[in-house]
Amino acid sequence: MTRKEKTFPYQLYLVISKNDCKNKNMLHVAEQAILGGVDLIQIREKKLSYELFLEEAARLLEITTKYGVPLIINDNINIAIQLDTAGVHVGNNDIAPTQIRKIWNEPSKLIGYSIEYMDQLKSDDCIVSDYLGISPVFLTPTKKDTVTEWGLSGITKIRKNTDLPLIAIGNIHKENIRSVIKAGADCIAVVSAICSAIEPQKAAFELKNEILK
Ligand SMILES: Cc1ncc(COP(=O)(O)OP(=O)(O)O)c(N)n1
Ligand SMILES: Cc1nc(C(=O)O)sc1CCOP(=O)(O)O
Ligand SMILES: [Mg+2]
Repeated sequence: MTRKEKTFPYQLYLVISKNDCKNKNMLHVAEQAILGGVDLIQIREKKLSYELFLEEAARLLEITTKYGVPLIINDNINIAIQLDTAGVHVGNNDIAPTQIRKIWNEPSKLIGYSIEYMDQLKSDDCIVSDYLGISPVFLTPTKKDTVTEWGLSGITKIRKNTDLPLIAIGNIHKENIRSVIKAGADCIAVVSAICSAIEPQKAAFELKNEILK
């Protein structure tokens, strides 16, 4: 399967971890988010051991499978392979997309790749990826080790230089989501706007409605 044969019909992307859900149950938040309109989920656990990450991802996979929502694993290609998830998301400090294609020989699997520098757009890693994360659109307390705050003008600039689906991430919420879509993003990824919401289902529904306006 070539990238051209793959579609990317996802518009609202939840990136989730136990920690980001604070006192709420992560699996419940994920299920509520799906019911509210999230159509792609990434599990991102930066501090768990392999075994605990695997266990948590397996539980989440049961829920995402029930609803037909693809699950993406952050960083850890071995967990993605072991659980046969829909794909993996990596950045500049992780295993490169070209390497992933060599060890995970399943063309249908989705690879997401974070863009922190314009030069990356010319790389083979982009060629083998299925979507690009605009990393970040706005500075966010959820992830502080970022390089370039792209802003809305950055989205437009990246849009002009690639046909790949663009996922905007970083401090996106109900009030600014429309402007991010207008600037050229295909899909919006959020952590806090859903994980920190009192009612995650309602929050997801409102975000999705803004995207579809
Ligand atoms: C959709 C999406 N975009 C960007 C990122 C960031 O990935 P990365 O740069 O590898 O940073 P960490 O998430 O590993 O801290 C992402 N996870 N998802
Ligand atoms: C997981 C992640 N990656 C980012 C990047 O810039 O690559 S920003 C981020 C966290 C986004 O969280 P929130 O929606 O709470 O701002
Ligand atoms: Mg990473």
